[in-house]
Amino acid sequence: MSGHSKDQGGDSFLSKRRFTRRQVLGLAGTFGAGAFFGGGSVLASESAGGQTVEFYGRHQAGIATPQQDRLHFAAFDLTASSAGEVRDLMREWTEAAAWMCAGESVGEENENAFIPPDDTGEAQDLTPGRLTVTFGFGPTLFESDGEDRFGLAARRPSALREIPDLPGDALDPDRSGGDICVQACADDPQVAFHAVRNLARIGRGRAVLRWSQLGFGRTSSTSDAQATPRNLMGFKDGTNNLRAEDEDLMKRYVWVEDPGWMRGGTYLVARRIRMLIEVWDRTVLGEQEQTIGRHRNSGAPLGKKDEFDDIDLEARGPDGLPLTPMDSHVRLARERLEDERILRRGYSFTDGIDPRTAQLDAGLFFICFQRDPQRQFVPLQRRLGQNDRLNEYIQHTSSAVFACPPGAGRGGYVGEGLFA
Ligand SMILES: C=CC1=C(C)c2cc3[nH]c(cc4nc(cc5[nH]c(cc1n2)c(C)c5CCC(=O)O)C(CCC(=O)O)=C4C)c(C)c3C=C
Ligand SMILES: [Fe+2]
Repeated sequence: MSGHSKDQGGDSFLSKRRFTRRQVLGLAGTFGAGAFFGGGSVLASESAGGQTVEFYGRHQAGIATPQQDRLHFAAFDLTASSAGEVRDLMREWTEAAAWMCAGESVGEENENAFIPPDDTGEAQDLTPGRLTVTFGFGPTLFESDGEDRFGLAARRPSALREIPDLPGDALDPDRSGGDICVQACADDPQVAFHAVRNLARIGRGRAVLRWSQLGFGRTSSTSDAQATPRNLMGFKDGTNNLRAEDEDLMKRYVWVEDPGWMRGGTYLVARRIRMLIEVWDRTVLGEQEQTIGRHRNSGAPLGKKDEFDDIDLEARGPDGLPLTPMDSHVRLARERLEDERILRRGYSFTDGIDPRTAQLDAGLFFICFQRDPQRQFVPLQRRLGQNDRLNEYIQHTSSAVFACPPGAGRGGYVGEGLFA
């Protein structure tokens, strides 16, 4: 990453910077022509070198973008005292995020030995790593403990409601909720970390970190071009996910179409799901496959050969029992598929060991996007929480929901419709 010096003339968006990480590394790519507002698919907005994803556009990047390998997710609480301060913060965050996604440093290049540098520096010399930064607003931005903190309560979209208590929840409140979320995804963990760190620095005095989660190893495919990855249980995860290329399904299930400031946006639900890995590892393969409802090696439906073979939920084995057990994860997850489809975009995580048991504290940081969590995620997870055989091996330990506004156009900022 490179910066620009304070003594450089010119205030224009590009003239300030001398060079970029893309150029330093010989990866200079052109931004896709369709990247700007209204133009083409998100896939088309990747740079020719494949190292940058356009920040500006009709939708925020990091949702339909082919999923990167690493995640740094952060939830902030606001300490700002007025809507104006929050609006200014979103302006500054937007500009900084756009620069970082383009492989640029944040702020002015600093050659003054007596003040701290603007950019924290750890992404210097790294490629942009397809960084995307996605912002979301939590229900508490609009109302917290019955208080309309910023005069925004009347502007809360009806789909943005706290996720209710769900069966089997073992949530840690210190790792749940938040006024604003930042989802930073990149192929390099240090690039994703750098993004969150610099936004936190810019937000000082107005926003404090409430909780954060690192993730590695994507657990979904969000594009036809991507192979299906495996989660920490060893199973292919994301086979029947929504794909960005399927614009009709994305319209139907992901992007908000109603008029208002959320048009072109979506809703993010995050759940930290701990896997009881030691128990799973002692479970025989047949039981693991009956639990998920697919074969482990191929990812195929039970009784089938290929990962993408159709699932026949009516099929029965020689014993007369359903081939895909009634309490298997996949059967329950697709019971009301027509109404409840979601775009899954999760990551594996490990946070060391649980000191009480010396067992691995690892699992799936589940992230999904949808038009309405109350109609999609909530009924789906309620059913899974009640009946899923997988519940013997997992525990939901944190929960959060955020309204992700549409993308910003150049010169604008994320969430400007809310503050207009
Ligand atoms: C509320 C939604 C879901 C949660 C939470 C969830 C957790 C979870 N899932 C796996 C592993 C797999 N899930 C698979 C499919 C699948 N899962 C959900 C939803 C939730 N999963 C859906 C909607 C689907 C698709 C169902 C379908 O249409 O067939 C699969 C199979 C492969 C695939 O299609 O992705 C696996 C494997 C784990 C381990 C987990 C919690 C830790
Ligand atoms: Fe699942």
